[in-house]
Amino acid sequence: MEFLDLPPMLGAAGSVRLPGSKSISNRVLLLAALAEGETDIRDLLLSDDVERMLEALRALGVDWRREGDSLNYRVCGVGGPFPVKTGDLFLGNAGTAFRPLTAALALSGGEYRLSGVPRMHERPIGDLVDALRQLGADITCTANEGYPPLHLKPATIRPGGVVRVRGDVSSQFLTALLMALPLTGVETTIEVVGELISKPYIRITLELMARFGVQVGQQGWERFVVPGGARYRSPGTVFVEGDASSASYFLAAGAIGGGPVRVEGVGRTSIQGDVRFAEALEQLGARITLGDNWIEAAAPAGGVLKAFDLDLNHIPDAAMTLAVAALFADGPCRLRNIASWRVKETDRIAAMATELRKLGAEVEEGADYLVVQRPPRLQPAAIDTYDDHRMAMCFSLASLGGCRVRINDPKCVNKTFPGYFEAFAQVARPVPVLAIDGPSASGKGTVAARVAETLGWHYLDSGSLYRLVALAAMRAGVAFDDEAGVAALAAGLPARFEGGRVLLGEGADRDVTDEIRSEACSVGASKVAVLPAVRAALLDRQRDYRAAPGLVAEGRDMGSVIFPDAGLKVFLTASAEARAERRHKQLIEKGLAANMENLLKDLQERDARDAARPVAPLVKLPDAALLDTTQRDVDEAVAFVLDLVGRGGKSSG
Ligand SMILES: Nc1ncnc2c1ncn2[C@@H]1O[C@H](COP(=O)(O)OP(=O)(O)O)[C@@H](O)[C@H]1O
Ligand SMILES: Nc1ccn([C@H]2C[C@H](O)[C@@H](COP(=O)(O)OP(=O)(O)O)O2)c(=O)n1
Repeated sequence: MEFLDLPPMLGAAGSVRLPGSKSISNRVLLLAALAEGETDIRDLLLSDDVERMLEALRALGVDWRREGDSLNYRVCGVGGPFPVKTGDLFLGNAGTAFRPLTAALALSGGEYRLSGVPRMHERPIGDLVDALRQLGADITCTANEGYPPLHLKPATIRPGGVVRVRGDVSSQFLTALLMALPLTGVETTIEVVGELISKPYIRITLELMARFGVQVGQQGWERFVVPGGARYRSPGTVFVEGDASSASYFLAAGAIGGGPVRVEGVGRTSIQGDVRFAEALEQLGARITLGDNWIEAAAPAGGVLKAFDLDLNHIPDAAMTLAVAALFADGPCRLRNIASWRVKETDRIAAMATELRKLGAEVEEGADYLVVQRPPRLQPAAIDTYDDHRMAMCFSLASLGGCRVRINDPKCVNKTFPGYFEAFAQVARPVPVLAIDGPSASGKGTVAARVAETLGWHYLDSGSLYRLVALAAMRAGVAFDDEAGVAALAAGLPARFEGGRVLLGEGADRDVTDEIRSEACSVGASKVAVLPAVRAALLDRQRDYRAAPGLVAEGRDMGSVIFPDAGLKVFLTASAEARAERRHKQLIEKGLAANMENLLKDLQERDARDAARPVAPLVKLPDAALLDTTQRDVDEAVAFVLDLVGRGGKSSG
């Protein structure tokens, strides 16, 4: 499966231009298609769900075109029911296309088949089908009663009177009826049965219908009257607001990661209910500022979000973001009245609970609620996304908790926000890594340790891990070429770094600080390092060294394999003779036996093995700054690297 690894983040700040709202895009497309006249739609969302709607409209005889590569579309309305009277429409997992098209087609007097991805066939539509049948529509659920796929046949529609529709499973059923009923030309009253959920989405529907010339009468949230003789008329140009649900991830990033983070495209004047996510964040202590067309969020003055207990029925989609924000709150957080999560792209209550637990949270899951209690420290996790765009986007925020997060199947964001991870990278600041790679005795350890101390960053001497594995193998009597045996040792390596000492195991011989520097360990390290299973076993252990405020990591593959996204990379080298001389001096000073001739030979053999091995060979990367220390002393080398850090990784020449 494809995945995306997000590094631990230091914080988030900056600004993001939001893609168009999915809810508005698909509603406006349908209204423009049914209307008289041409509609210019600006800033339409480009995503899978909108593609499904555009394809369906074209198949139904609606002429539309895109202006070049822009986000501007012109739709030629058909001024009534769809002209094409037969069709077989595939609508993916797009609820905002499936439900309204079902209603509009049921009243269009043709024969249509509507289907989607397997998950779409598990999402209920029975309440809408029941309502349309009251009007005389002939609809068959071809697999399971109450679920897609659907087969619609021509039928005598008996409009007028009262149609009853349930409002407590999905508000999209009411939206679909409201948008389709003007096709009948007869005044019809809709009565909502059960407590209407997600009311703000109905407000979007009514607002957009009004822009297209149809004013719906409203008595509370129980009765809606679609007037007789109503016809949709193009308002000319419609601007699609930025997606307020998509805004939630960035606003939460600002609230968790310091901020401020600004989203552009929604604001005070938005018609989308999810802008009220900002109010929810404010209740968590975040500092929110609103403009007409932007919203900004920053962390609470005290830095930490407050625990919450909120009814989130009015913002079901954005509420998912709060479930992940709960990982950053100062106590247990309760999300209430979210039963509709169970019939979305996936069972979002179950999915959220499962994935939050992977990060170490304690989660209580109810029929319509979640309680989330953060762990003392988030633990790195691979997050499954269940083909649900919002799962992927929400969990990117966990990387602000200082731990690595792997997002499986990241492309599921294409449903509503194809550029999500690029936008996230625009505001989230990874914990910086300075990767220093180079051959033996080039000075990596000396330079890296000094630079780390000066910067106050963490330090990873990756070579010592391979040396420890070699020593553990020798002690356990495992041959250096026994890949599985050595890898098993590497996976459970009982090594610790304490107060400048290197410890292996618990025995009397546990202090191995000097022993791992012996030539036997040097040669052994270079031999076990060629084994792919050994390298794989040490991968996560090395990545876990990346922590705020930064990491200096030295070895052979720091820049190429372990931290390929490091913003600072150095290739440190010196002539083989200079390096052999340094190593000789080093060993003698430590009171260890050394022979210059053997050292040079060993070093050249090791250079060759490290550079020629098929996995993670030592190479000078194109984006690494070259530092040859044959003619430079340690101070000069350290100064060179610090200067590079000061320039943000750009070599001066
Ligand atoms: N630029 C340099 N000039 C002279 N000696 C150096 C230089 N860099 C490192 N040394 C010395 O060389 C020896 C090997 O350096 P070390 O940092 O252990 O290399 P590596 O980690 O690349 O194997 C140490 O004794 C160190 O003090
Ligand atoms: N990131 C790394 C670090 C070290 N190794 C291997 C290659 C080296 O021969 C051994 C020992 O590395 P170390 O950096 O301690 O060796 P030197 O001090 O440079 O001689 O481990 C590696 O394959 N990948």
